[in-house]
Amino acid sequence: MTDRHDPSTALETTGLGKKYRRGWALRDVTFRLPAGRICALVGPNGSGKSTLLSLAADLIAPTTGAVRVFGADPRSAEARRRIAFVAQDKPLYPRFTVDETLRLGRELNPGWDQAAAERVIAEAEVEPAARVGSLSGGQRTCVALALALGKRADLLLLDEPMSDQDPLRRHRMMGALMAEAAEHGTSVVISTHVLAELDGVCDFLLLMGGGRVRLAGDTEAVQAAHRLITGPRADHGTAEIARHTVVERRVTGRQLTALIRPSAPPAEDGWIVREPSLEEVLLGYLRAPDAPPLITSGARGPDAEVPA
Ligand SMILES: Nc1ncnc2c1ncn2[C@@H]1O[C@H](COP(=O)(O)OP(=O)(O)OP(=O)(O)O)[C@@H](O)[C@H]1O
Repeated sequence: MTDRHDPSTALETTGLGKKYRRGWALRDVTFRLPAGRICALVGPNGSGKSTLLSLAADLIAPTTGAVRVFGADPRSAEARRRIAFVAQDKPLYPRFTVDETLRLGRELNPGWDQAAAERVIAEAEVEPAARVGSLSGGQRTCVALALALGKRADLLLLDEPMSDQDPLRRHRMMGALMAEAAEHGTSVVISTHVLAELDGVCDFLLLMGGGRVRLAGDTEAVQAAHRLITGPRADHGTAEIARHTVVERRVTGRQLTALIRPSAPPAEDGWIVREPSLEEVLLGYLRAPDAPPLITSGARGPDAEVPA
C-alpha cells in the first residue's frame, strides 16, 4: 500500500473484502486507479460495484483488506474532503428547493464552487425554485450531481448516475461531467450498465464479477492485450486458438470467433485478426464469467501480488 498523501493514486485497494450475513459481496479486490483518470466500473447485477464504491466512500467498513483515497484512510477528514459520492438512492431533503439544497452544499463545503453546481442545474433544465420532493428521479439525480461537482472534490464516485436520465439529458450530463473533470483533473469512478456510454469517455476500466476484479487497467492497454479472431471452424483453427489465453469462443455455422489474449502474434493465414472495441472486450468477459482475470501493470499497486 502506498504512503499517505500519494498524489499519483486516486484509489487503491489491497485484499479488500466485504462479507454480509448471506456471504461475500466483495473478495480479495486489489487494484490501483491512477489520479486524473475517468474509470468505468462495470459488471453484472450483484457483482459488487456499489459495495466497492461504498467502501471507498466510507459508508461501510471492510471485512478484510484496506482501501486508500489519495493514500489516506477513507475515514480521515482529508479523504472525506476529497471525495464526493453520488449513491444510487440520492439522499436529499425533499422539502428544500434546489436553490436551498445548493446553499446547504455551500455552507457544508469550504471549497464550494457555486458556478459549477449552477451549470449542472442549468444544463439539466431543472427549475432552481422547485422543491426537491417535486422533481422526477432523473432531475433529483442532476441535483445530486450538482452537489457533487460543487464540492470540487478530487475523486467523484458515481453509482449509476445516468440510469434514470433520458438519452438527451444523459448525453448532456455526461458532457458536463467530463468537461468539469477535464478542467480540474478530477478523478472519476462511474458505474454503469450502458457499455456504449463508455466509448471515448472513460480511459480506465474496472470490470467486476462475483465480487472480484476481472479486468483492470487503461482502456487502451486492455484493448491492446486482446484480439478478436475469426476463421474456419476446423481442427487446425482449434489448435491455433489453444496457443493463446481464450476469453470466449463462439461458433456460428462453420465459422469460429474467439476473443483471445495472444501469447504470440496470432497466425494470420485463413484468419481475420483485429483489435476488439472496448464494448467487444467487455461483452466477451461478461459472456464468459470464468475467463482468467487481467490486471494490467498500470492497475497494480507497487506491492500487489495479482495474476498478470
Ligand atoms: N446491505 C447489504 N446487506 C446484505 N447484502 C448486501 C447488501 N448490499 C449488497 N449486498 C449483496 O452484495 C452483493 C453485491 O451487491 P452490490 O450492490 O455491491 O452489487 P452491484 O454490482 O452494485 O449490483 P447492481 O448492478 O445491481 O447495482 C449482492 O449479492 C448483494 O445482494
